[in-house]
Amino acid sequence: MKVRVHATIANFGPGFDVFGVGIGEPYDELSFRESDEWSIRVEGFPVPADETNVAVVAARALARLVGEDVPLELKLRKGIRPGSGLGSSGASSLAGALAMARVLGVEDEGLILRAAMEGERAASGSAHPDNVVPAYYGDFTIISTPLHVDRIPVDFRVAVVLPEVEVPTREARRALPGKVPIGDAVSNVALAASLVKALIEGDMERAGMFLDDRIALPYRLKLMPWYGTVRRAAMEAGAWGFSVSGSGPAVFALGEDVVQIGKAIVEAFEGLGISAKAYVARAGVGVVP
Ligand SMILES: Nc1ncnc2c1ncn2[C@@H]1O[C@H](COP(=O)(O)OP(=O)(O)OP(=O)(O)O)[C@@H](O)[C@H]1O
Ligand SMILES: N[C@@H](CCO)C(=O)O
Repeated sequence: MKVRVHATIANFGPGFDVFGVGIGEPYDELSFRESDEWSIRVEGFPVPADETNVAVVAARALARLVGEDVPLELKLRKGIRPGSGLGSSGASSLAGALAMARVLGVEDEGLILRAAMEGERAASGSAHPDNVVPAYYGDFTIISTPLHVDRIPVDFRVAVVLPEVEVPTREARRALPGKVPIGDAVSNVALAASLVKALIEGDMERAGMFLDDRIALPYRLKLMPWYGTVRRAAMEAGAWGFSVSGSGPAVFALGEDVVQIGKAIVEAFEGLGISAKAYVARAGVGVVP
């Protein structure tokens, strides 16, 4: 048996730890079957092939939540680069939780998502839900605590560019301040509210106007010194809006011609001596059909 879990764009501009959306590529694939003992093999991008792999962590977490202990033999095709900002650890975590759910016949979405978030905690030190939840539903998701999910079905194309540099989520979270100025918090509320309205109306050009963020990104720019140059290139190529995906370094842009915008972003990275790969991804893709 096999599950496929796609990448996600978390934060989506002003929605730090709250907004996210599933995108069609890249993705992880996890093959699984019951066994006498735990094992995992990994192909593709290198991640630990042992019990610290977040797919194993999340699968075990689900078994524990329902009071079972069934070892699995797992094979992970790791298609989402770790440290990418594309929800790499979230995708593997959700895949592990889903594999165990299929084996044990668990259908409770809340339990599956809780187990997947344990994988996120193991990877980044924080059980943030804004990768695993959109990876599951695909939709644009709005998450409040304790876990409550609002979903906006979306279907749009987005330019996603992944540069050959790493920004570990753990480090990007350490860069955040304990408090933010009230004016910045107010700006983010306004941006987030207007973004949600534009998404509900399906007006992506307008959505692009509200992708700024005043509460997380400014503090992380020291980890992404190329940000201004790359953003300028995207906007000059006709982007309606641009931001960092999750904690970076992947970036994304909305626009009419996302192929051209993706090329312009790659060229801007290359101009700085950083190779990069562009994906033209479909937003709105998740595990749930
Ligand atoms: N199956 C796995 N997939 C990805 N990372 C894993 C996996 N198993 C363990 N890890 C570890 O988790 C860390 C990757 O976590 P990190 O949160 O930085 O990456 P990420 O998930 O790509 O980031 P983001 O959530 O911003 O997309 C690495 O140390 C990696 O070795
Ligand atoms: N919301 C998380 C996403 C990590 O991919 C963060 O920005 O740290």
